[in-house]
Amino acid sequence: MSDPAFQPTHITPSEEQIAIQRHRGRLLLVEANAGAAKTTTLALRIAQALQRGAEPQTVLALTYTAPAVAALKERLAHVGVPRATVQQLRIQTFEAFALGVLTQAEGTKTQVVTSHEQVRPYVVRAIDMAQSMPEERYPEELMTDATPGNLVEGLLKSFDVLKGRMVFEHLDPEEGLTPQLADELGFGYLTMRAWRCNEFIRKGGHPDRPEFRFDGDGVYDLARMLLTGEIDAGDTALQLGLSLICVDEMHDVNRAAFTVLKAVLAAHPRAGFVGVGDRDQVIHSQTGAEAGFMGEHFTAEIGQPTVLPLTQSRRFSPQLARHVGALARKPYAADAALHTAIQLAPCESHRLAAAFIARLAQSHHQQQALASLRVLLRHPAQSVLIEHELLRLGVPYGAVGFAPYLERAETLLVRGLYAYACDDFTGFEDAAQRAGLLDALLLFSGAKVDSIELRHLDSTEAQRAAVGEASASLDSTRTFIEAHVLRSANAGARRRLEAAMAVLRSNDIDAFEASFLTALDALALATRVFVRRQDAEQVADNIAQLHRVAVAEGTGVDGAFRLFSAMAQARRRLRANERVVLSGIEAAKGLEFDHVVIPHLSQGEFGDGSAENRNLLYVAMTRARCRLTVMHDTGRPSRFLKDAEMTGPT
Ligand SMILES: Nc1ncnc2c1ncn2[C@@H]1O[C@H](COP(=O)(O)OP(=O)(O)OP(=O)(O)O)[C@@H](O)[C@H]1O
Repeated sequence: MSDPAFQPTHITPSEEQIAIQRHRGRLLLVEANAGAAKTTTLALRIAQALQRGAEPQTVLALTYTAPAVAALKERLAHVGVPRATVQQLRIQTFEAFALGVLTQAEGTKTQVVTSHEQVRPYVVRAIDMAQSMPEERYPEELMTDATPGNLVEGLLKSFDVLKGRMVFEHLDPEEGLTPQLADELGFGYLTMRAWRCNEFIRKGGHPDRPEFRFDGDGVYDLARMLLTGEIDAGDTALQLGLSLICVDEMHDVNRAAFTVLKAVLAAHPRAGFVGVGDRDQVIHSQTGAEAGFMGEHFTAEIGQPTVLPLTQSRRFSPQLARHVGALARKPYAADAALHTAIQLAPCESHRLAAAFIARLAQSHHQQQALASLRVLLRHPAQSVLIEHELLRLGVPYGAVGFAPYLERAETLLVRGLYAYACDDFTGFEDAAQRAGLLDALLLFSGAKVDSIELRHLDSTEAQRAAVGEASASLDSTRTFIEAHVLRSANAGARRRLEAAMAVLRSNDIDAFEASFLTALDALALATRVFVRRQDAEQVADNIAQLHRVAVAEGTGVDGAFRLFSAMAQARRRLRANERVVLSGIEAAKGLEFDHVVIPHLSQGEFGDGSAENRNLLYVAMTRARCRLTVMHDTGRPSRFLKDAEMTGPT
C-alpha cells in the first residue's frame, strides 16, 4: 500500500526519525537522550498520521506540564502542520485529560482547588478527624506534639506519593491498617489514617463524585475508578474514537498516570501508540515517576513494544554531549556539525555573579545572532540579586516559574513594614500598589478581615472587598494596617512584625544588618501561613537576600528602601521581555534556548548529591543550543561539575 511520507519544513529528518515517523506497528517506545529530537520526532509521527487521513481530534498527545503541551504544539507548527490543525489535535496534560474524562463520566464538573492555602483547612480537618476516631485501636500512635496546621505541609507531600504510587489501591483489602503495615510501606500511621479521612472529607458524603479535586486528584480519581471497575475501557467517557495516542516526556509517568494510559490504550485497541522519554530526566521520583513505565512495566502490563533509537543530540555539540554524558554516566553522541560554546565563568561571590549576568544580558539585547538567553536557577531566591542588577542597568527581562522578586508577597511585606514604620509610602502611590501591600501584610500577620458589613461574603471575598476599600487612599491604608492588620494579627506574628518595625524605625543600618532578620524571624512567620516547608523556607531565603541587597547598597536604611521603590517603578516601566528570562529548571523542561546560563554551581549550592539533583542539572545543561555559561567559585566547584568534567579549561 502506498504510504507517502510527510515532508517536514525546516528540517531534514534522519533515517532514525523517518523510521519512527513511518512506523505502523501498534506499540512504539523511543528512549533517547535529551535533545535527541524526541518531541520533534513525535511531531513527525503525528504529522504522518494526519497525512494518512487521521482526523486531528482523533490524535491524543499527553504530557505532564502546560509548557510541555506548548512545546509539542510549537514543534508541530515548526515541522509544517498548519496552526489551525494543531489547535484541533488533543494535546493535553494528563491531569486535564483525566478531568475531562471524569466530567464526562460523572455528568457534571467538580470544583478544582488550585492552591495549597485553599486545601489546607480540609487537611487540618482530616487530621482532627483521624485523631478523634472513637473506635481507633492505636490512639497513641496518632498523638504528636505538632499542631495539625504544622503537619499539613508534610502530609500533602506524602499524599502526592500515595496518589502517584496508588499505595492504598495495592493493599490487600482484607488486611487492616496497622502501625506495622504503615511502617513497612514507609509512611507514618498518622499519615495513612489522615489520608483516609482526607479522602472521606473530599468525597463530601456524595456517593458518586468528590466535592472538590486538588492538583493530581483528577488522574488519581480516574485511575482509582479504573482499578475498582467503576469506569472501564468500554465506558463512553473513554471511547474517544482515537487513532493515535502519544506520550511525550514518558519519564514523568507514575503508577496513577500509567493506569490511565493503560485504560486509554485498552479503549482503543486499533489505535497506534508512541511514547518518548529519557530516564535521566526523572525529576519527580518522589511522586512515583519511574523509568520502568517505559520499560519492564510497559511490557508486562501493556505489551511488547517495538523500541526504536534516536542516537544523536540535534540540539548541541559533541563537546557538550561529552560533558552531560559524563554527568549522567552514559554514552552521548551529537551531530558533529553543531557547535555549542561552553564558558566556565569563575565567580567568587553571588554579587559578582549577578553583576556578570546583568552585563551578559545587556550585551545579549545588543546583538541579533542569538535569540533567547535563559538563566536557570535552582531556587527562586537566587533571582533577587540578579534581578536587582538587571534593574540597576535597566535591562528588560522576564521571569518564568516564579514571580519577579519585587512582586513576591514577602518583598511587599518588608517594604510595607518600612512604609508604615517610617511613614514613607514612596512607591505605593497608586491604589493597586497599596492593595498588594495590604494583602501581603494580611497574609503574614494571620489577621482575618472581620466586619459586620462583610459577614455575608466568604473570607476571600471579604478580604478583597475590605482591601479594595482601604487601599483607595493613603490615610485609609494606614488606618487599615493599624486597625485590621496589627491589632488582629496572631500574637506571635504581631510580636515579630513590631520588632522588625522597631529596627526599621531606628534608621540605623548597623542595627538593621545585625538584627532585622532575627527580629522578623521570617521562617517562623512563614511556617504559620504556608503549608509546605519548602515554601516557608523560600520566603525566608528571599527575605535574607533582600536584606543582603539592602545592606550592600551602603546608602542607609532609608536609602535602600527608596531604591527598592525606584526599582519597582523601573520594573513597571520595562517592556515585558522574552529574550532574557530567569526561570526555574522545572519550568524549562522540554524547552531549548540559544544561550543558557547556570549560576550558583559552587560546592553545596545545587542541593545535595541526590539523583534528583543530578537529573535537574542534566535537564538544565541540556537546554542549551549555541552557548552554555556555567558559573562557580573555581576553588570549590559543585561535585556535579566535577563529575561532568567541567572544572578545568574546556
Ligand atoms: N532532523 C533534524 N535536523 C535538524 N535539527 C533537528 C532535527 N530534528 C530535530 N532537530 C532539532 O533538535 C532539537 C532538539 O529536538 P527536540 O526538542 O525534539 O529533542 P528532545 O529529545 O525532545 O529534547 P528533550 O529531551 O530536551 O525534551 C530541536 O532544536 C529540533 O528542532
